[in-house]
Amino acid sequence: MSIVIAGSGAFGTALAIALAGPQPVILLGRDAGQMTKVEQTRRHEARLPGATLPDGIMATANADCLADADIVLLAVPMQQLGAFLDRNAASLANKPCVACCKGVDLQTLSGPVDMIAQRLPGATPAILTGPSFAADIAVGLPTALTLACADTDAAKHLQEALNRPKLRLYRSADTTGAQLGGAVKNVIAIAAGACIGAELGESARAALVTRGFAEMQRLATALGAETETLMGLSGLGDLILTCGSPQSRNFRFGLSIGKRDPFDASITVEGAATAQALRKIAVQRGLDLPVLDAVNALVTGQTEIGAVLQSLLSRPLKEE
Ligand SMILES: NC(=O)c1ccc[n+]([C@@H]2O[C@H](COP(=O)([O-])OP(=O)(O)OC[C@H]3O[C@@H](n4cnc5c(N)ncnc54)[C@H](O)[C@@H]3O)[C@@H](O)[C@H]2O)c1
Ligand SMILES: O=P(O)(O)OC[C@H](O)CO
Repeated sequence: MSIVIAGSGAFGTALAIALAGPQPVILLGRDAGQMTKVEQTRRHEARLPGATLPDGIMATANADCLADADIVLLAVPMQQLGAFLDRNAASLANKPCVACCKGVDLQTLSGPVDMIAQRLPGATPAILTGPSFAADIAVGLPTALTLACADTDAAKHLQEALNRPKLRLYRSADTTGAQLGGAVKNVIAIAAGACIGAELGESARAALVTRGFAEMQRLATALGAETETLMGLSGLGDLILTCGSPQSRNFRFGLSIGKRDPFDASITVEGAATAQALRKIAVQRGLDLPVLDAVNALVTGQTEIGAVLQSLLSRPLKEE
């Protein structure tokens, strides 16, 4: 069984560390110099400082390895996924392709599973998602994730092939719910961070996250997701983790907005582009999503934190 993880960022590297052992794992990056260094030093200080790569991982920038893979995990950022799939379509054509990214593509308004299905009609699209910080996985802390795949037999096979003692996988057939939970929670985490950054308090954050969760359910069920999926690891579970921890980059990005501080643009913040994509979907579908809309307005610079707060608090009174 050959597993290739495409995308040698923090998450791809952490997954490689967790999965290597019973069989070798190939970690595929795009920078040949960096991958040679990772292969030789057994460390990836740029993306996952402090972690050591076990012997079972081979790091490479040679995408030829995709052709021989039995399972491909796609850990490139969401806005780069389409280009990666197009570039490697011939190698990926008939394989199980497991998205490990979270978001909605701004160009096509597709989530990662739908994007794999659209661009690789012969592949088996799946997603691995849920509450998981790369740094936790890399040091072997226990983590539970959702493995969603519409094909039941393929889902069982992937669950068995990717489950590990410290990486517990729960199976689901609801790829729509799994991909939307992971996408929306990042946007709500930006709102939660902004709330704390603007010193509005923990009570306000709890209210915002709860109302944001209602929006996640409204949006995702309108697009065909099952409510149970959103109540699970890929929805509520990841929302709790990301909105409550400064380890989250989306939360920290929100903090910087709330404090009116600059933020390092090189840091991956999936919720920023996804907020814009979700706004387009909401307009198309006529959905009322005030928290998600507010984050879109903030990240696109249409408004600032004080005005957002005023607008959220002055909405008409309604039933919960
Ligand atoms: N870091 C985490 O804790 C974590 C946990 C769960 C899920 N994720 C998800 O994993 C995905 C990747 O996040 P990350 O934390 O690894 O990001 P990262 O910023 O650490 O790394 C991103 C990696 O993608 C590579 N990349 C960028 N464009 C590429 C392209 N066109 N082709 C190939 N590679 C490309 C970069 O070189 C980099 O190695 C995101 O969708 C994120 O939401 C991250
Ligand atoms: O650092 P973030 O905000 O990208 O979150 C990482 C993971 O998605 C948490 O499950």
